[in-house]
Amino acid sequence: MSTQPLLEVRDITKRFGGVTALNGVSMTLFPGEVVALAGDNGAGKSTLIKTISGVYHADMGEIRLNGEAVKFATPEAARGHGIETIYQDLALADNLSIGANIFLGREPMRKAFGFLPVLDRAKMAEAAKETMARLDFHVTRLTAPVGNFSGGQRQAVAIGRAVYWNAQVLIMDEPTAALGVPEQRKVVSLIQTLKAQGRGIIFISHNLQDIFAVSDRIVVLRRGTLAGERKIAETNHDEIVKLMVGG
Ligand SMILES: Nc1ncnc2c1ncn2[C@@H]1O[C@H](COP(=O)(O)OP(=O)(O)OP(=O)(O)O)[C@@H](O)[C@H]1O
Repeated sequence: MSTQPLLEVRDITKRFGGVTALNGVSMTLFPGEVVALAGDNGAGKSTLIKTISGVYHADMGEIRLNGEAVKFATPEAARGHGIETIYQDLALADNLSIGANIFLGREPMRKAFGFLPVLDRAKMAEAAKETMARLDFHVTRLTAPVGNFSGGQRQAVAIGRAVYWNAQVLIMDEPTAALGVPEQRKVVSLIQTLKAQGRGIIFISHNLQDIFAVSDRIVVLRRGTLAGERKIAETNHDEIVKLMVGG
């Protein structure tokens, strides 16, 4: 594994009025690494991922990407630097195809009759085919609206969009929640594919089984502070639960 972290979060503090949601939290993420974020409700997991991805701005602390200090004014700025976040709602347009979802808001155009700008549907379809193949994810109906897909397939489309736009850091909020067991396995396998491609993955999960199946490390937050950090190979469920609840 590389010695330079892809992402470094140093001493981040974030307050909302009188509430300190994060208090001096630090973590690192290496290329090809999967780090799980765990913690009870209100521990600060969402605030941390939103601070990394430009939704919130830290009151104190620093974020470094490939060794350089970065400050993202907006989620778009974070995306421009290869940090893509996939929230639980997946932000897909159900009535559109995979290709159209990949390009949502950034549609490719071509000129018909040499001058008339029209949607480049061929490029969108080709991108959909290539991207899903890169994820080793086979969908038979590339042109079907994604609203017809299963939960796991929809998750794959959201991941595909991030991959198409060259995400180096993928942040996923509960990617396996609300999925049946076979679908959870597919998502776990997708995460393994992303890892093998050298991307860094941070994911929030309440499911310790999934965390242990897919992560290299686990970062546990408790009431806005770092309760502990463990390599998955050197810990177990009991220890993680104790870190989560404290005492
Ligand atoms: N926009 C906000 N305004 C005020 N307080 C907030 C805001 N967002 C989060 N908080 C507070 O910050 C703390 C951390 O919340 P956060 O949502 O980050 O926790 P979490 O670990 O993601 O919890 P959950 O598992 O329930 O999603 C909580 O006390 C929460 O009430």
